[in-house]
Amino acid sequence: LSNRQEEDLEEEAQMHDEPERPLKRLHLRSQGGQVSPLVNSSSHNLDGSSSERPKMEEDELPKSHFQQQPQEIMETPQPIQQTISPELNIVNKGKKPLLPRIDSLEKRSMSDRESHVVHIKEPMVESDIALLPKQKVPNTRVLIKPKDEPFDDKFNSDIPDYEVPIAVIHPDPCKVGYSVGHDSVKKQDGPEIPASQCLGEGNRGDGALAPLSERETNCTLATIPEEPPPIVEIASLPLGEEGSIKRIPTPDVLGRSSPKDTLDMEDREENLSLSPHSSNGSVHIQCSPAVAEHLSRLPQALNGLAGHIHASKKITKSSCAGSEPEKELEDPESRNSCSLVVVPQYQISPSDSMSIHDVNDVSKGEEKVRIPWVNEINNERLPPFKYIPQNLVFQNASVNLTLSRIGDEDCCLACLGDCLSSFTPCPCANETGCQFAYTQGGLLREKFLEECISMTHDPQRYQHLYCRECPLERLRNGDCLEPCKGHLRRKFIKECWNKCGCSKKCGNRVVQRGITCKLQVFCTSEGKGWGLRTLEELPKGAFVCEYAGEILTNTELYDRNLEKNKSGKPAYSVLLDADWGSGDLNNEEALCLDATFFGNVARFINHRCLDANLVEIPVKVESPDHAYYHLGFFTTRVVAAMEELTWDYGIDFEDHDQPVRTFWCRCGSKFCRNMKRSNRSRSASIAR
Ligand SMILES: C[S@@+](CC[C@H](N)C(=O)[O-])C[C@H]1O[C@@H](n2cnc3c(N)ncnc32)[C@H](O)[C@@H]1O
Repeated sequence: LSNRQEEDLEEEAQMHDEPERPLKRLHLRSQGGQVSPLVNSSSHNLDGSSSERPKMEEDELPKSHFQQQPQEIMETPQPIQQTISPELNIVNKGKKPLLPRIDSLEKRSMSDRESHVVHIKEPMVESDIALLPKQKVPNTRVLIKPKDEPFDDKFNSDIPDYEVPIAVIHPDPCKVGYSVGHDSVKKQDGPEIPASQCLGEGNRGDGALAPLSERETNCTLATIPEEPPPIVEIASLPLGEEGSIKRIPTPDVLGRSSPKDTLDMEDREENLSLSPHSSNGSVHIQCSPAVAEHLSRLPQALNGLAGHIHASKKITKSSCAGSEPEKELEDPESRNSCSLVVVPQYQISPSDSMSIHDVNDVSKGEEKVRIPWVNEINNERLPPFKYIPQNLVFQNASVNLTLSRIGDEDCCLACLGDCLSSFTPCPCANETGCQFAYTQGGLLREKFLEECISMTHDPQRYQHLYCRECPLERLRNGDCLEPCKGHLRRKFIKECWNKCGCSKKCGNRVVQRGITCKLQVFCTSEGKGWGLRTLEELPKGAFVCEYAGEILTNTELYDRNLEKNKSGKPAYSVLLDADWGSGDLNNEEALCLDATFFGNVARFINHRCLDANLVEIPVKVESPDHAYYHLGFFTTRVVAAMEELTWDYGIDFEDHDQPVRTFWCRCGSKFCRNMKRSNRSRSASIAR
């Protein structure tokens, strides 16, 4: 056996042994035998490692493959070899990127750049009162104006109604490990509803955090709102063991319950509920001592509430029925009564809060449409992260979004109404060859889409840009700077924006309007973890979502990944390197997106080798250059309702020169690049 074969066998064995791990490192496929990065918008890994992309046979090409010769320059320029004195800027600041918090004041000076972007300060682990981005932070601004105007064209105007998702199927409660999130209870005055409604981060029930001052108020007992929602959901409680915690209505609902309902409740051995509404910023937790004890035994990492529950003595049937709740609360220690315990909200750590996801809408109202999540496979719940619909600057990224930077050639001051319907395309179509990227139906123009798909299928055929001093190499190689491996020169979409004269309903504003199709986050059955699927049929060329996350410099991402690699944490990052080779970039200008802590629904899109049904396309919205851009996902073909949405990460499974190991691909594609490795390993074992 060759060394390589042995390596493969070893690796395969290891990967099979390992439990499912989140993305460690997404890699760009190689460009002309060169490197391939992370989930990369064009070509590179942070370590600049490289690999060969599998060549497809012509007759194997997926349907959507662009068969014509691309119009782009096909030559791949030779990297400029030069002696470079490396500018070292690798500073691992000992970050602990677990729980990001916002701190608007401690950001870098804004004097040199005016940015319409919220800045997020370094993640913090220590504080239980770390702030989350929904809080009002002085001097911070949102990147893009809220999408407040509905678009009324044929495709996009289909704003889904806010109904309970049809695909939420609750596992059989009799099965072992039945979780809190899948219970359901009878509403006093309504039909049965899923019990997985969520306790928002704040206790106001509208998803907004209470002001800090409110949250820091000392908790007082017995403040029960008049009309709390009857059912709430508790932070992640992966109760693998005797996990039979079930939820009950909040105390006041119990108070209104019929004796029969009450008895039903009492029949349950262990109950627990949270009341998300209170006037003093507290969370009311009701549980039996057994539950409380069980929770308190769980490690904090598993049980976000363990540290916050204080069980009092015993539950009596009458008090659980809410006969005299106020009286009971006056002195909970002094009687054998229901242990209604009040936990100030500030005692719920940000990680608890980030792990609470509304089963009906993972975006918590941040998107125009609700995005439900469902797990029909096991008891796992969504991992903790904070949903953001648009990118936010983490700290050092230089993102300059001032109006003054947008010249007349980059906007359409003279336009009115819908640019797409004007006879002569306005300057906003210049980026796409004087033809708009979108059709009047709100889809991508076929030819433009096919070119983008072809670029991701066969990047070697397209032009690459080479940095004189590649930001990736600067980080990766320190003193010994290697030549840039090249960055695929991407095709951009340019949308109309604030300086344009057209209407907000202009057809050249698609990505900035956000998600309009019906999506669902679900647990995949193939062992890929969570995934994203569409609940409705999508036409070819439809915009699905953009990849939203924290905008990091690639130095910041590199530092984070060092930490992650040590801790084995997943990485959800993409490089915005579509323009990296066109000039000399300093470290603040080499940007990436990281959706690990703050991200949108795109963080759930799984990888599929080659014939994925989504393609990522760089989109310029508010920035005239290509240094910062959005990454939009569009369908490569018609996608049926309930089909999983996938994207080719550009991972090179052959690349062993990576700081972190990639995952074992279960994409199921006949073009799977990982399968080839697997086949090779099998033949090696036969030879043995
Ligand atoms: C960006 S995340 C996608 C969402 C992820 N499945 C989750 O549960 O959060 C990337 C991670 O998903 C998993 N994944 C994505 N595509 C996969 C595939 N084709 N096969 C196996 N795992 C995959 C890997 O663990 C990868 O690290």
